[in-house]
Amino acid sequence: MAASIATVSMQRCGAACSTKPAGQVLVVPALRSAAAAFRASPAAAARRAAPLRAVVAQAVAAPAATPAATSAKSQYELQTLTTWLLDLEKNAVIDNELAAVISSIATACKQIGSLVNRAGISNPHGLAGPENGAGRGPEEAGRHLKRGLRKLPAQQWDGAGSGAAAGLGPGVGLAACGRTGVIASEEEDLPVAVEETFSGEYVVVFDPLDGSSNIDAGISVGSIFGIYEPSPECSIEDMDDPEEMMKKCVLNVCQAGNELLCAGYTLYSSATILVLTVGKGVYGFTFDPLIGEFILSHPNIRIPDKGKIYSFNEGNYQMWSEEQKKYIDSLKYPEKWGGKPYSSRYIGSLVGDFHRTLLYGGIYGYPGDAKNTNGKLRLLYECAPMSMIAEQAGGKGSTGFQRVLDIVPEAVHQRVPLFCGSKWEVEYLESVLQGKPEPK
Ligand SMILES: O=C(COP(=O)(O)O)[C@@H](O)[C@H](O)[C@H](O)COP(=O)(O)O
Repeated sequence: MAASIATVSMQRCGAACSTKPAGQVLVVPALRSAAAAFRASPAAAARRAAPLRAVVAQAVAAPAATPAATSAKSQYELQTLTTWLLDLEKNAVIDNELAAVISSIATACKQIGSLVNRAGISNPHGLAGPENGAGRGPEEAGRHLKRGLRKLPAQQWDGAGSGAAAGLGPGVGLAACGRTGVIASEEEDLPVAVEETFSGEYVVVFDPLDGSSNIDAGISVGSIFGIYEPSPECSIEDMDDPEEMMKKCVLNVCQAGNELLCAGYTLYSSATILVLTVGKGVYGFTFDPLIGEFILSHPNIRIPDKGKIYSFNEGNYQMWSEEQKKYIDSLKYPEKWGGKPYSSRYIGSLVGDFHRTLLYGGIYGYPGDAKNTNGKLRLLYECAPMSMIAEQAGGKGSTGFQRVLDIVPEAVHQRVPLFCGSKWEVEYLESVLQGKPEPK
């Protein structure tokens, strides 16, 4: 972390030191042409010089900023993810172990973002892959995340990101935090225990590349993650029996969302945006490729209480329950909503649909239907992290009948219906599904 702060400081100094005082650049050529004009016609030149004198006076009093000077100034006011995490540590909101895990995930997301941005160039078949719909995108993204969370022994290290060149010794990954005990990915059948850790045994769950079927069309995709403390009765240290160890890993992972220490996602879109919560509000950081840092761009995000956008896959309408159909139908009657019905927006990429809902308000939903009674989204990797973020921003995350964060998973890939977004909108949906009066 210290290294990245030093890098930013040097860039700031570089920009500021190479900038000439702006006034000279603007005013000197103008003075020259004024002097030439005075020589040709002193009276007319004096009249024309009046506004010029004002310009000169202004420039001397406060030199106008060149673009370089402006960016040097605004960089001093920026907060990076690194400094934000350091502030949280200083104020005892999180400890440095958790900060290290978050920082490693952020680094992996930078790598995934670059993979997504280059998808059409570096891989002619696209990240969705020629083999199957799921493709190699999620696999590669998952590899970056796992690499960031583990500390692999030298012989297992594949060289990428190795710290050997930086004098840290072989096998020490620059981005590898080594604070993780158990990792569970949406792309893998079972959670895995991490062979070696420096310290800390955090349990990290993630969906490495959600919405990956959209990649080849250049549509937004994202990574979603959650961080838990290990379950107290499930230590996996010094366990020789692999079967027993696997059971303990599963128990460590199957924790209710209300136990999450941190939840977040990274959206890979027109910008790469990391949104996260450690239980004290929701913060968004936009990746600045010029300095390679996530910059705090959305402090303390609050989801509007109401919003006129719904985001559902209405192609499933015929398979929905009567109550679910009634709810969606009700959004389309202009007279019920003051003359204008709700707008429908659906990307089919949870992170993009959720991010829009978080910023603009409204509701995102993936209900159960006749074919998939619990919907399509996974509790651990999608519904719980998104619900924590929604709640921390003042919204809600519900199955329609239950708070998502209260559900203790019974299986690592359990699915639940998800409705999340603005508080009033989720409560209105619950009222229709449960046959109760509308919220106030
Ligand atoms: O699961 C998702 C995408 O799946 P994918 O990674 O593309 O296989 C979510 O991001 C979507 O929001 C949603 O589940 C899409 O489901 P459909 O609308 O395609 O059924």
